[in-house]
Amino acid sequence: MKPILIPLQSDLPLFQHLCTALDAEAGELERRRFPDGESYLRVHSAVAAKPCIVLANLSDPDANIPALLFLADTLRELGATSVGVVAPYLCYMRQDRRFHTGEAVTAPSFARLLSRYFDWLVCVDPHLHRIHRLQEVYSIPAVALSAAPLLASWIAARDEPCLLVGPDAESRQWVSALARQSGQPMIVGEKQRLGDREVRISLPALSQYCGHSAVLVDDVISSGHTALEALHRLREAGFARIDCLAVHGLFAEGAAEKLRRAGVRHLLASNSLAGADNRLDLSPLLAPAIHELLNRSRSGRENSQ
Ligand SMILES: O=P(O)(O)OC[C@H]1O[C@H](OP(=O)(O)OP(=O)(O)O)[C@H](O)[C@@H]1O
Repeated sequence: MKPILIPLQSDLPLFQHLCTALDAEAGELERRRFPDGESYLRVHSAVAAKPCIVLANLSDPDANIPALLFLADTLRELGATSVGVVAPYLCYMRQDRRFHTGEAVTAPSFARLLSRYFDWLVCVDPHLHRIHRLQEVYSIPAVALSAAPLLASWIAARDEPCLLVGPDAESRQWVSALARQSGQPMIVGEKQRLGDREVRISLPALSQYCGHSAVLVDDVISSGHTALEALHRLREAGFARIDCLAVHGLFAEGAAEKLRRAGVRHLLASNSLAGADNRLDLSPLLAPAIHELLNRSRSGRENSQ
């Protein structure tokens, strides 16, 4: 039975690519708001007896999570054999511990919530910092893929020596994967977060990389302040050509424009989210992992019958 791919939003750049890569039926969802703000959802595709995959952009989580959960529930009621979720950008990963008394630790709470509604989850480079593996918080099969091979191909296609720069300690995991795969040198800075929109970054001595271009690498660009700060330090160190590469380009509050105005040469992220700079296609990475999860879920059902 062909799986059916249902987009939570109508503007998902990955949707058609993924339908093709998975040989999946393109599902149709009608989604709007009632005047009081509640979500109206209607599944226009026949899903009974089919494995369903929901493709979701969770970059604006609080506007989308109720609809995501209602959709999962509806697909089950309509007879789907399994319901998985592909959320290339996995939200609610940053508040992974209680920094101040009484704070909600939303990363494990959100994981428990999704685990109740879905059979499996796939995402790309989630913000794993103090949580090291999704399986620590998810009780369903949860796969975190790495976009490093795609980013490395982009770097390999350029014909110049470049220094890969991670802005903070946790970016080491992404930058070192990229350095290994592209054969380019890397450094990692130190970041101090002073607020949602305020960070301080220091970089090690860089004089030995004179003549290189710099490629800033991070998992997420949100407000862009981390990238902007790192860019200022690179400028001060004499770098004239600075590119900026991220797995997920949220580009909140005009971040892409701010980075361009500050002199970024190439700005590029994956197509996990919609946006003019989000051009690296994730479907070749996602499709084999989704196939594997569909197979596991099918054989799990067969074994339990
Ligand atoms: O574009 P921005 O608004 O600056 O956000 C993006 C930055 O935020 C995240 O790290 P964060 O500072 O949350 O790291 P933490 O997990 O150490 O708190 C992420 O890894 C980026 O470095």
